[in-house]
Parts: sequence; structure tokens; C-alpha cells
Amino acid sequence: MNSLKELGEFGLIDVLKQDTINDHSSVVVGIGDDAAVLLPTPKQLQLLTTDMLVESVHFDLTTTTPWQLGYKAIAVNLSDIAAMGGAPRHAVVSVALPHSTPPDLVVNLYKGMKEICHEFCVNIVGGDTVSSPHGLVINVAVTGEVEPANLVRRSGAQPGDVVVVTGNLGSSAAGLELLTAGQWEDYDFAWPLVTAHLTPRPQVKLGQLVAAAGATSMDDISDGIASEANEIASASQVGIRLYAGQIPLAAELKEAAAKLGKTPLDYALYGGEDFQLVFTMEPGKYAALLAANPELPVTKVGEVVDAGEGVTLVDQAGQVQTLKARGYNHFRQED
Ligand SMILES: Nc1ncnc2c1ncn2[C@@H]1O[C@H](COP(=O)(O)OP(=O)(O)OP(=O)(O)O)[C@@H](O)[C@H]1O
Ligand SMILES: Cc1ncc(C[n+]2csc(CCOP(=O)(O)O)c2C)c(N)n1
Ligand SMILES: [Mg+2]
Ligand SMILES: [Mg+2]
Ligand SMILES: [Mg+2]
Repeated sequence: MNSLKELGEFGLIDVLKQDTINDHSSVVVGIGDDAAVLLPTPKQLQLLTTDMLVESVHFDLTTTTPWQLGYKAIAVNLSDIAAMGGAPRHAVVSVALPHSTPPDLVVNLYKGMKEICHEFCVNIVGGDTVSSPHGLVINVAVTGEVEPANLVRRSGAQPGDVVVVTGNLGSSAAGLELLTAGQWEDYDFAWPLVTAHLTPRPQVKLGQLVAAAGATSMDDISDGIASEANEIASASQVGIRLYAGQIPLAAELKEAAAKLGKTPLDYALYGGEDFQLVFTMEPGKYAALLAANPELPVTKVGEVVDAGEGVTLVDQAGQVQTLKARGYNHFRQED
């Protein structure tokens, strides 16, 4: 397998299609026909989402292995299914490959995808393979299922609800900066941050759990909590008040931020790509959720308030400032 030219489009697909089905019971036809044929679970709502990763915009092949890229391409999509309270089921994967791409790179890309698909019982049931004149592009679309009663949208937050996040925030953005700066291997604190950036774990189990526990709105944190809080506030027609001192930060992020000359909060609020979840819930239900699951990796970071208050951040000194949606934006560099 020396080059894509020798292998050809169809030779490559033949290699890639091995070990792509993890739940045979829901796939009638997988890779190999004009369309996949799937058996949905009766009475479940179908979810469908897609996210694309573009070389130099979302990843740099000098700091990301093909395996890690494959893992992340699926993870970012599973994260959107998690944010609806659903279980992921099937994926289609499209790749645009420069002519010079070594076939091994594509095989390793698929190994990373197959690993996370196996972990979350997702089937790769199709895709598309094309050539690209400039850089590698990978687009994934994923289906999921959710019981109608457990569906969580961005639009259900109510004044009085608590605002809660899973995991820690800001690690991924700091990891990206360490990767870009190079020589991150010299620092003990770098590994968990770099890992958070390269191979984020989608919070599928937690998403389903908090959905069943009565979350009123939910979003995954792809562009930064400042951006997602504004999205929930606008979809729900409410205000949101976040407390800077309550945002969960990894100990390693604090060390890295000191080294990189920024505050950890900058990464946490605006960094993006954490792929944690932010959700809102009536306080009594949140207390019951914590009582039943004392070890749950969740942190209350704020409250839902009336729309008139807008989206604000209360700093450690009690000062209130407007929290702008200053997360990652592909076309705009916000202030
Ligand atoms: N080119 C497009 N055509 C149609 N719908 C789109 C397009 N781009 C985005 N959308 C839709 O707009 C909404 C917001 O998309 P967005 O990509 O911001 O959400 P997300 O996937 O949760 O975030 P991220 O891409 O940062 O992970 C979604 O409903 C998405 O399906
Ligand atoms: C090489 C390189 N440069 C910059 C970034 C940062 N970055 C790219 S997209 C994005 C937000 C989510 O994207 P989307 O809204 O498309 O899902 C972020 C924070 C990166 N990961 N790699
Ligand atoms: Mg998207
Ligand atoms: Mg999302
Ligand atoms: Mg997304």
C-alpha cells in the first residue's frame, strides 16, 4: 500500500470498511450500497447532527496524529448527540484527501474513529471519499435516538433554574496553545491539557443522565461557555448569571495559564473545544440528582434569571459585567 494512486478510491474503501459495525441488530445495509439502510428503535425520536474538521482550521497534522484526529472527528459529533440527551447510533464519514496522503494515514484515521465508535457502540454505515487540492477535510454526520420525554433543547431554561457544567473548562484551549508553542513535553502539567484538546471524551452518559433527571436546557461546550450561555439565554428568552469563582478549572490549567501569561478563566470562558456539557435544571431536581449520584463530575456555575438581566459574569469581588458571546467564531474575531 504505497500510494492512494495505486490503491484507488475503491481499493481504499475496501480497506476502511472492515470492523465498522458494532451493533448489527440496527443495520440492514452498511458500507457498500447507494445508501445505508437502518432499523430505528420504535417510539424513539431520531437525532441527526454533523460537524466538519478542516486542516489548518481545526487541526494541524504536525501536532495531531491521524488516530487522534479520527477519534476527535467522531467525538465532536457524539458531543452534540449528548447535548440533546440522546444515545448515538450511526455515523457517515466523508473525507477529502490530498493526492499525496499516505494510505497508512487514512487507515490510522479510521482506527481512531473505530476505537471511539466501538466504545460508544456507534456503527460507521457509509461516507464519501474524494480528492482535495488543499489540505485534508473530514466531515462526520451522526444519528442518535432519544425517548421523547428525555429530549433536551436549548430553549427550556426557566428563571430560578441552576446552571451546571460537567467536568473542567478551559483545558482544551490551553492544550492547543501548548501544542502550538511546542516543547510541551517539558512540562508535567501539559499532558492532561493536550489530551483534552486532542482526544476529548464526549459526555454521552452524563447527557442521558441529566436529561432523564429533568434538565430544562442543554448545550455542549464547543465554542466556550460564554458563547453557549448566550445561546441558551437567547433560545430560552432568559438571562444567565455565571459566577467566575465557581467555574471548574483543572489544577494543570492554573499552572499552564501562569506559564502562558493568561488567566485560567480566559481559557475557560472563551477557549472552546472542551466538549463538556452545560445544562439548566430546577434546583430541587438538581439536589435530588446529586443526592442519588454524589460522585457526579458536575459543578453549579450560576443561575437562570429574567431576560432583562442579560448574560452576566460575577467576578470574585462581586462585580457584575456583561458576558459577551466571545467564543470561537469562524468568520469574526470578536473583541
Ligand atoms: N451550513 C449549514 N446549513 C444548515 N444548517 C446549518 C449549517 N451550519 C450550521 N447549521 C445549523 O445551525 C445550528 C447551529 O450550528 P452550530 O454548528 O453552531 O452548532 P454546534 O454543532 O452545536 O456547534 P459547533 O459546530 O461549534 O460544535 C445547528 O442547528 C446546525 O445544524
Ligand atoms: C490548528 C487549530 N487552530 C485553531 C483551533 C481552535 N479552534 C478551531 S475550531 C474551534 C471551535 C469549534 O469549531 P466548530 O465551531 O467548527 O465546531 C476552535 C476553538 C484548532 N483546534 N486547531
Ligand atoms: Mg456545528
Ligand atoms: Mg453543539
Ligand atoms: Mg458541534
